[in-house]
Amino acid sequence: MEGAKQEIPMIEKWLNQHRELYTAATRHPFTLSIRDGSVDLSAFKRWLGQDYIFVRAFVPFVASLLLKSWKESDDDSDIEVILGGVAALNDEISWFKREASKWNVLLSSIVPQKANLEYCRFLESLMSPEVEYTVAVTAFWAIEVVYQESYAHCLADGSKTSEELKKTCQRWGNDDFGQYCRSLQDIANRRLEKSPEDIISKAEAIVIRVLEYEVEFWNMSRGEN
Ligand SMILES: Cc1ncc(CN)c(N)n1
Repeated sequence: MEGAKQEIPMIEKWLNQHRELYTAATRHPFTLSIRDGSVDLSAFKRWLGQDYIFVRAFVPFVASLLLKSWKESDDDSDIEVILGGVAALNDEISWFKREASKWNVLLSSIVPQKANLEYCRFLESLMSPEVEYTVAVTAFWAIEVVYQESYAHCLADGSKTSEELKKTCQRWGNDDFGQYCRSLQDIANRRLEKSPEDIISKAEAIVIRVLEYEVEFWNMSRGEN
């Protein structure tokens, strides 16, 4: 339409403003080492065990998001997108158990490391009813997209990912998971567009925190903290 102002969606703006941090989370040396075939398998096993603990804590966060969506969303289809995330998590938990037994990782004896505990504590803070749906769904998008982008890159042109790790990368790097992340991004952008300044600032701060926690999580997997 002539003269109509085309606003850049909020998430795209943030991705430009925080490009360096986003790249640190989605092109981390840990996932880059999977992509170039040099990954240290003890680091991979550490990631596997720690991520299983994280994913278990992620389930109640997503449950709290479903509740917020049901109460606060202006669009019925949001809940279906989030429910798709619950289904993916259900598969993920079974996958972690199978994968752990394949790699001889004893899940029952994993002790959560500091970076993981802090990230799980942060997730718990987002479960509070005081955290608005817009803020929580934006956090959810950020958490999911880091894995999507990181693992899709391990499968993209020029990758030397070993056959035994390709399945792991496909779990988050597949096209359906990519589409699901775009749907979450659309929900977040739609909500942010209608939000007052204070909610927008809160959501931006949470996205930054998520990206920082994700970097710490990959660092921990490499045995760096
Ligand atoms: C730390 C972390 N971040 C994100 C995801 C993707 N659900 C995950 N499994 N673990």
